[in-house]
Amino acid sequence: MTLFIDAGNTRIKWRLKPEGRPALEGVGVLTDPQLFQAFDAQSVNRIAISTVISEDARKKLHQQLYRALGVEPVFHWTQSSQCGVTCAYDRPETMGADRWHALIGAWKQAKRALLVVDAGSALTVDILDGQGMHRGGYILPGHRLMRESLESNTARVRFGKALSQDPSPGKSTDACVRNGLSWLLQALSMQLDALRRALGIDVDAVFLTGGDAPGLMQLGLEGCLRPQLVLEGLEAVDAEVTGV
Ligand SMILES: Nc1ncnc2c1ncn2[C@@H]1O[C@H](COP(=O)(O)OP(=O)(O)O)[C@@H](O)[C@H]1O
Ligand SMILES: CC(C)(COP(=O)(O)O)[C@@H](O)C(=O)NCCC(=O)O
Ligand SMILES: [K+]
Repeated sequence: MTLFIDAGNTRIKWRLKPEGRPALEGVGVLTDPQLFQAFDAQSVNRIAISTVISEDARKKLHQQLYRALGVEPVFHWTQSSQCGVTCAYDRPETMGADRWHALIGAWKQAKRALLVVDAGSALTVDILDGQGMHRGGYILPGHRLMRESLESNTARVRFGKALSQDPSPGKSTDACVRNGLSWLLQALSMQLDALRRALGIDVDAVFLTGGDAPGLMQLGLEGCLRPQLVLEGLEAVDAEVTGV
């Protein structure tokens, strides 16, 4: 069976699909030596990967998988056109494979104009029209990166980790930062809603994925939560390539 892997900047998401049995899924970090023990060495005969990690980290992942499972992994990258979706970039190979595979996962299901919001380490938004043409997107720092950049570039801005649901003006450093992020993310939700309406996209065609997606939904972002959207697209791409 095939092992599908989405290796992001923070976490690795994986899915195994045994024939006739429910899929096995998991989330981990690349530095965890236990990670690869979760995969059954006997039965994995193909490994398909979507990744945006550095070239060094990618080579290490390749080695670790080969050692653990004896299978050479196949890496899938952004193409100019694949599975009915056409990339807007002049240089498709420079667009993150996770964004591309998430778009394909969403297109496979919706087959109409849609938005993908991936709230991972970075937060990305991508637009597809009703013909599967990518109309471009946005890349923003994610919630954790915004907090970390404040913390590491200021001396006196110190605050707690918990996500605030309160967008009102703060009256302490902690509240100013935490409520400020909540205010900003609420504004993002409003922008996305305006974009969706302007493009005539209904809520069912807004696909939300990434570790911070549930938090964004609590702040008012509307859409369908699909935690494994990148893996769904990766599976479609791999099936097209192998002809299965
Ligand atoms: N248990 C968790 N471990 C790590 N990050 C988490 C966790 N729960 C939520 N997050 C949030 O999810 C983000 C990572 O989301 P993920 O989709 O896995 O990112 P990536 O694809 O970049 O690896 C983190 O930056 C953090 O804000
Ligand atoms: C924008 C991203 C960092 C998002 O990945 P993530 O943070 O979710 O792991 C990734 O898609 C990436 O490295 N993209 C390359 C640049 C681009 O897409 O144009
Ligand atoms: K991602």
